[in-house]
Amino acid sequence: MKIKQVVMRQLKLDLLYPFVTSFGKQYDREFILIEAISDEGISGWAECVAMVDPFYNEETVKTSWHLLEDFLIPTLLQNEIEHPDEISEKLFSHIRGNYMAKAALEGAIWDLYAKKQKASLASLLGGTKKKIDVGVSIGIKDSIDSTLEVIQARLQDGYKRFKLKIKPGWDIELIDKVRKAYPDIPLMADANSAYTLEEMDRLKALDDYNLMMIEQPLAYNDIIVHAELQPKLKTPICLDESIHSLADARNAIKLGSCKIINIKIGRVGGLTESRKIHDLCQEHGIPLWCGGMLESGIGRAHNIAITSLPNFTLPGDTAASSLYWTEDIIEPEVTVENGTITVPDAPGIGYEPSLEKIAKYTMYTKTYK
Ligand SMILES: O=C(O)CCC(=O)c1ccccc1C(=O)O
Ligand SMILES: [Mg+2]
Repeated sequence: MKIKQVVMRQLKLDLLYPFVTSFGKQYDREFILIEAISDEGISGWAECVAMVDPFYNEETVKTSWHLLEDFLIPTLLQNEIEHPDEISEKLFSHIRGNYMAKAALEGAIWDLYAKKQKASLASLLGGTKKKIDVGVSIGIKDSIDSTLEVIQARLQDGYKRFKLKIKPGWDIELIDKVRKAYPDIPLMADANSAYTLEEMDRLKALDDYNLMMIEQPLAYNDIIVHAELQPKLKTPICLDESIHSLADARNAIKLGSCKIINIKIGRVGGLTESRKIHDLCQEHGIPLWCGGMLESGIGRAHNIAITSLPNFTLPGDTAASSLYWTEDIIEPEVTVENGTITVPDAPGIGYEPSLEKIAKYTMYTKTYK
């Protein structure tokens, strides 16, 4: 497979509602869209999930652009590959870190490869599910009452799992009131590393509410502290920020740092690495779900494809396009019915990027040959 050219576009989409986490408030989503074009003129698409600020992880839109422009795209253009697995295993293996930048280019090649094979991306990755279960991630709100209103609306939409962002002070009372209002809903909390072991009392208090899991309570870069915490809680710990690779997943499982893992394709360097983590977790009885990074439809489509693998047994964060954007940049948009998304079987990502809508939200474009 020979790549003739790569187009990088920087887009900005306004969020319908600001998204607040323990690390900040976000009003819009700036991101890099990658289009890789083969010598026969087929386009593969993916998006880079790095944010403008280095608050979720260390990568940013600008660091990703730099890595893509100066290292990753030139390496890809100079080498011919037979299969997308070679990208992480050979082409990019000498470049450290920068997983979101690597995953973006690899993802575009996976879509292109699948389109060439006239197969869906989901099927080529080993996906078996025709429909995937989805949940929602609910940011920090001004009041508990407004959180309850959002839960009620999403419950009516059919979502299958409710994730609330928490931080010290926006935690025990919130979970208590939500549990009293909804004793049986599948409920979980995501701390985005807002706690330390000093706050054990708060974490212990959350242990009494039958949460499905608590996501990344402690430091983003410390699986040892999570291994200390997990045996002290009944609630399963799910790691997000701490897992960047197959090796990280293996270490976390060995140490007992978590009982569940959230896979984000960008955070682990791509679809090939995601599939390897999937297989390892399946062998060890560690359930998975697919996390979200406020993606446009293109990233959302990649998430749907990986979620079709059998060990993604828990509902993920890939909600409908209409919860994020006034209009999405793919056709059709991602829709949720009875809490499920139907995995498309059209070639590649299975949704058509709308060139017209993409142009409308593009701030900057550059082509590499
Ligand atoms: O709806 C989504 O895309 C997931 C939202 C979400 O929880 C999130 C959004 C941005 C950065 C980190 C996270 C997270 O899962 O920790
Ligand atoms: Mg998270």
